[in-house]
Amino acid sequence: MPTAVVLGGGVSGLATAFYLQKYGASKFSKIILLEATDRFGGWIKSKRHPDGAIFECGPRSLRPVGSQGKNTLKLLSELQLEKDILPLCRTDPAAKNRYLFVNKQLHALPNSLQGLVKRQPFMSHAFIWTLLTENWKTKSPLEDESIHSYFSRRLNQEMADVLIDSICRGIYAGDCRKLSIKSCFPDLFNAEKQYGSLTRFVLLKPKATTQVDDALIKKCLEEKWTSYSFKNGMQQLTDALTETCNANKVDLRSNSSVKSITFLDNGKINIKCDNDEIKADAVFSAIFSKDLGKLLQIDTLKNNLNSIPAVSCAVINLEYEGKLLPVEGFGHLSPSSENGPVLGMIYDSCSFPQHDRTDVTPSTRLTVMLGGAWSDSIQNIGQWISQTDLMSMVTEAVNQQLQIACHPIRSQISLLNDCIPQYHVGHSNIISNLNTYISKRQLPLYLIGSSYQGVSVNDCILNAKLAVENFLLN
Ligand SMILES: Cc1cc2nc3c(=O)[nH]c(=O)nc-3n(C[C@H](O)[C@H](O)[C@H](O)COP(=O)(O)OP(=O)(O)OC[C@H]3O[C@@H](n4cnc5c(N)ncnc54)[C@H](O)[C@@H]3O)c2cc1C
Ligand SMILES: C=Cc1c2[nH]c(c1C)Cc1[nH]c(c(CCC(=O)O)c1C)Cc1[nH]c(c(C)c1CCC(=O)O)Cc1[nH]c(c(C)c1C=C)C2
Repeated sequence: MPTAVVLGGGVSGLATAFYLQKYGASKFSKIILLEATDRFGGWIKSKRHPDGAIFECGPRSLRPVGSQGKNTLKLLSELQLEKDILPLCRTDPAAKNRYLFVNKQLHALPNSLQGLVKRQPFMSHAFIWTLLTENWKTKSPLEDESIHSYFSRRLNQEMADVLIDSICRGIYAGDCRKLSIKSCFPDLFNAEKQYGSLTRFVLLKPKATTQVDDALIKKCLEEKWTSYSFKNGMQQLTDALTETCNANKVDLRSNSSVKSITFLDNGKINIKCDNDEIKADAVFSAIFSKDLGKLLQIDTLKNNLNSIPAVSCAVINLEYEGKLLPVEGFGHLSPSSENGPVLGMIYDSCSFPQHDRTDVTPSTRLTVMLGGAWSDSIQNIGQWISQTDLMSMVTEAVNQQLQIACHPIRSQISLLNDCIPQYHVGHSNIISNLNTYISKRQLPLYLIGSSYQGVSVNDCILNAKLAVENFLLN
């Protein structure tokens, strides 16, 4: 009676279970998903208040771009979520406008040719000048380098210090001086290797022919979506996956923390949980790499899994009485040179006003994100700073950065430990060591989740699908 076990009930684990029941049901008589906590969804968590307001504790939007983005749209069609999508289209202010908080001031990032030609007050040259000279920069022979080093070479150090530094904080909550260009932005790394410059890559790369075999992808292209959420927030996606898996007899077990995994000589795998022991034929691990490292006894796997770090963040949702945002846009980021604890702020009410409370006067929802590569552990924040002091620090930052001086009417603090894995320079070697060990010994172990090949929700879903396809091919 072949059994597949999925470790972890975040979006990666749920998507794996979904694809296993969809494509692999004939290979397994049992598909079990083990989740340590009492809920499914992992970092995806949307808190809905009785008055309709939604606070996102983790991710708040998805991008419909690239093969990953298209794959998620297909999944949404399969889950019949089309009608619940809240798209942001190219001309919406929240899609067009992003800001940097630099030198104690908010600055709009250029979003037009005019903006590229005009010199920004926080840069010594207009963006267009840097972009035009990029084509003549020499190509690097390095096998990998930091994102900061790559952009210092290809653009200039100032761009790397301010713009690229901020973007890396807004995706990885990470330090671009440590993050790997090869693993974090593989398309840009390959573009230089293949075309010699980013300019030539943009001008010469063959135009991707999008195969539009899905009505939702067609709609997204026609309406020019740039990102989207759902009527009930991001958790609607993981709730729909959970429901579909339940309806298709996947055995979803919450409060089931896995304690050890042993590969037996007969090809089976012994999985010990709190109060249970399971014999499995294949294991799909969708938990953080270090958490998997703790469960295994094989040193090569343990050492490589343990060498992928992650950073912690504090996410503070705030709601204010009235419409108070001084600008319209997605939000702003601060470069690490600002030296403050704030990574950035998201103007939730501007992106998704549908998530504002509905039954009373207008309000403004904001999210402040803190920590990342600049704090050892957010749990330590809980030790050295009280929640009251943390709130004072955050409301002070909102006052300084957005001139919102009044007190929030509602707030929520989420301390997310080890929530974003960091792909440091050399990450690709770790991945290759893990893959080589697993394939040489033909271990029935599949590594998915945000620790390996992409941290976005789209990456997590596509990697889950590829792992299931890979398993079915063998
Ligand atoms: C603040 C924040 C903002 C983000 N914003 C965006 C965004 O806007 N867009 C975007 O695309 N992405 C965003 N991301 C990234 C994205 O949310 C995550 O990378 C993704 O949700 C990770 O999903 P996962 O299933 O791989 O891991 P997780 O969500 O970490 O799920 C792993 C699960 O495994 C369980 N588990 C752990 N150990 C065990 C064990 N021993 N036994 C059983 N279960 C175990 C955990 O309890 C957890 O539920 C954001 C992330 C954060 C933290
Ligand atoms: C703690 C700070 C974080 C903020 N967002 C994330 C973290 C860790 C995580 C995150 N944000 C995005 C992605 C997905 C990337 C993808 O490939 O789809 C992830 C994992 C989207 C995103 N958000 C911002 C940017 C520049 C991006 C990249 C793609 C895009 O241009 O849409 C901006 C942004 N993120 C944060 C803030 C405060 C912010 C402000 C403008 C927080």
